[in-house]
Amino acid sequence: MKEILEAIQSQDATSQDFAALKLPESYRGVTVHKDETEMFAGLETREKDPRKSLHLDDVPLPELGPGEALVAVMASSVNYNSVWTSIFEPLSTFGFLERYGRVSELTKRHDLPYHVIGSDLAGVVLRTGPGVNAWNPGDEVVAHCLSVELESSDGHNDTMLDPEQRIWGFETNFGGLAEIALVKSNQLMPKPDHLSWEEAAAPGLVNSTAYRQLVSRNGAGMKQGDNVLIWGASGGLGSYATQFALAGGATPICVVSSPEKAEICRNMGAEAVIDRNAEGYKFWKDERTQDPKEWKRFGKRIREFTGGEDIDIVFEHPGRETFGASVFVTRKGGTITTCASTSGYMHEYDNRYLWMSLKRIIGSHFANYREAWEANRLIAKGKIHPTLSKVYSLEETGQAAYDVHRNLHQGKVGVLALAPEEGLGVRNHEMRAQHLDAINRFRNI
Ligand SMILES: C/C=C/C(=O)SCCNC(=O)CCNC(=O)[C@H](O)C(C)(C)COP(=O)(O)OP(=O)(O)OC[C@H]1O[C@@H](n2cnc3c(N)ncnc32)[C@H](O)[C@@H]1OP(=O)(O)O
Ligand SMILES: NC(=O)C1=CN([C@@H]2O[C@H](COP(=O)(O)OP(=O)(O)OC[C@H]3O[C@@H](n4cnc5c(N)ncnc54)[C@H](OP(=O)(O)O)[C@@H]3O)[C@@H](O)[C@H]2O)C=CC1
Repeated sequence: MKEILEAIQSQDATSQDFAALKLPESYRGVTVHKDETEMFAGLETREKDPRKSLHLDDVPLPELGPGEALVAVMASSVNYNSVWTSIFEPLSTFGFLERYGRVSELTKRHDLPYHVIGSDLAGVVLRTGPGVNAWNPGDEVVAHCLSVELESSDGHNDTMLDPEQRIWGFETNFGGLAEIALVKSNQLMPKPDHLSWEEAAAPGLVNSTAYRQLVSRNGAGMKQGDNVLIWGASGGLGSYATQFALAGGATPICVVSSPEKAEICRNMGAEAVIDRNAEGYKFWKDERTQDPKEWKRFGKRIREFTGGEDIDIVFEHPGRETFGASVFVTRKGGTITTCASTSGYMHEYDNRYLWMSLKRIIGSHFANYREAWEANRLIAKGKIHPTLSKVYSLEETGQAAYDVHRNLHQGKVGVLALAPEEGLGVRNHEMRAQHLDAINRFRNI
């Protein structure tokens, strides 16, 4: 591993030098263990502690297959899917690995008693498998997390529709929270060269997801002038949705839960910011009963910002807690686009407001190959910026996931893997200087 890191840091090692590097037999990766999936049985979701279930283990290097690449991971980031994995909700991810293991001889490798997790990385290609021509050892890359087989025509127009669609590092093994990761070469994209390793690793999953959900025609197809209601606007997904709204000429109406988070949204350029805590919205009277009066109070508050207009697009992900309000505040013919249900997946809303006002609900999940590429391109061009707030070491990933689980974080939380310190990996200093304030907007808040 030392030689790999030296080659990466030397900056003059050639592709041949990288190809000649001896690969280690094992590497360190953040794992959950199959024999611990019941460790939190009987506990409330909130009480399940990722620090107890996430381990840093030495695991054997997987065999490299056709169309695949082994990547030295310099940095990764924590996503909420890693939180779900660590608390074994809504399902243990070992069921996903077992199912994937049944697909072919090659996929059997993934079905192990441990799961190396993580769905983002920035790093350097070490080896490529047969049939990989576009990428070479030594290439500096990021990886998106869409894993597909594409043997069925169902996914040939939109790769997210492949029946064998999986999220790498969540529904497959050998993820990015590790010193080395195994990916399909189609997941690889050029690392934005004005960013450090940890900055480059931060946007991937959430940026791509927000791009499809909000901008792409497969999602809400946002246009100039749209009023976009963004829940958790300073969080992982929301911090990118806010940037897409602003960059695309729409008006974000940002919802957050503290003055610090409101300030972050204003720093991004948003003018309409609602602190849901300060304004005390209680959409549920009790566990079973919603309060339409509160939906209306929320809608009135939105109208104050918009000069009386209602919402064209709701960027939904909190789920049960907010979905009734989201459907209500959407304008006639508007769209509620949802990719998650953090607060509960059994949603309840008043359907009269949906059908009578011809609203649409769109389900969205990650991004297809092309959308992920386009989202990364916007980062590389400095049109959209990473929202990295805090960086942890691989050993501290449990704490990093705990912070995200408890909503103690801002934007994205990074993790250094092989990178010995923050700030390394920047190749285009001139471009970086142009965007430095925006890149650092979320740091140390
Ligand atoms: C990029 C980052 C993303 C995120 O962070 S997303 C947030 C984290 N992710 C999640 O929380 C999602 C976790 N996943 C799940 O909860 C589950 O993954 C799903 C609920 C999505 C699916 O559950 P499952 O058990 O995998 O699938 P089934 O469809 O419930 O059950 C499969 C069986 O049901 C049969 N079936 C499916 N559709 C139909 C139908 N229309 N009519 C009749 N049967 C159907 C199948 O054939 C199969 O059957 P047979 O078990 O016998 O093989
Ligand atoms: N399907 C897909 O492809 C993807 C799905 N996801 C899912 O989306 C969800 C959010 O992910 P991510 O943005 O990274 O997570 P974060 O925790 O970084 O951000 C979510 C934000 O949502 C807000 N929020 C949380 N709970 C509630 C609630 N009950 N009511 C209102 N607002 C709430 C919080 O902001 P505040 O407190 O400031 O209001 C929080 O910061 C997760 O469930 C994740 O699994 C994520 C990426 C891809």
